[in-house]
Amino acid sequence: MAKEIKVSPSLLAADFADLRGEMDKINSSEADWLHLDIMDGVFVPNISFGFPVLKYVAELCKKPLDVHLMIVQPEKFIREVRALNAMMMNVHYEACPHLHRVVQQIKEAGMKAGVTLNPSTPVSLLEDIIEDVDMVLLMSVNPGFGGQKFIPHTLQKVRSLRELIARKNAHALIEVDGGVNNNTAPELIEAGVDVLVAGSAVFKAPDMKEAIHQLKIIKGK
Ligand SMILES: O=C(CO)[C@H](O)[C@H](O)COP(=O)(O)O
Ligand SMILES: [Fe+2]
Repeated sequence: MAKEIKVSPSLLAADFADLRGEMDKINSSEADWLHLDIMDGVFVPNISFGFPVLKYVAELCKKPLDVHLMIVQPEKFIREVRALNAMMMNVHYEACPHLHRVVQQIKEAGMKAGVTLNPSTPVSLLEDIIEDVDMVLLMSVNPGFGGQKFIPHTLQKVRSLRELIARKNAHALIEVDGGVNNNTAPELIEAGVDVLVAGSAVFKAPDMKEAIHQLKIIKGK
């Protein structure tokens, strides 16, 4: 039997004037998680939303929260992310010189720990941390903005990561974020992805619940 692919819609593409309506749709959809992009204007050239907004989202959303921090020194905000009752906290490899310590701190706080790689950061750099992490988030666009074009080299990175996880007998999930839609998902699934993040393809679709359903039933190419 084909493995079940998880779908984590990215709030970045939502209608912020109607967050309650958007969350109602997410709650009654087949979405597995909700992906929250936090940006600081330093690590990435954009600012998204902060904790007061996320507190409201967390109250409305019934799905597990998959938080993606595109900020410098993400370890400073472990407590705030935990207060959202987040399931997963993803920090960027490029933002954490003491990554092992940050991963342990996230787990000690009671969350799953994810490590995110920018498109130009090689998977091989995870050799000595892969056994400690619950998920690797591969960016398939340069982080900072929704609605960008998928970078095809990501497929090779998914395959390399799948090999690394198998060789180390590790348990990490593979998540891909950026430009994911019905066209790019089949090859990602074939390459070995576990979780698809989709912003525009879900929130800008005429029927959000149907768009999520279509991503859930896509098979590998
Ligand atoms: O982390 C992100 C951007 O930095 C977003 O999660 C991502 O861009 C999703 O948007 P889309 O599916 O529209 O590409
Ligand atoms: Fe993201």
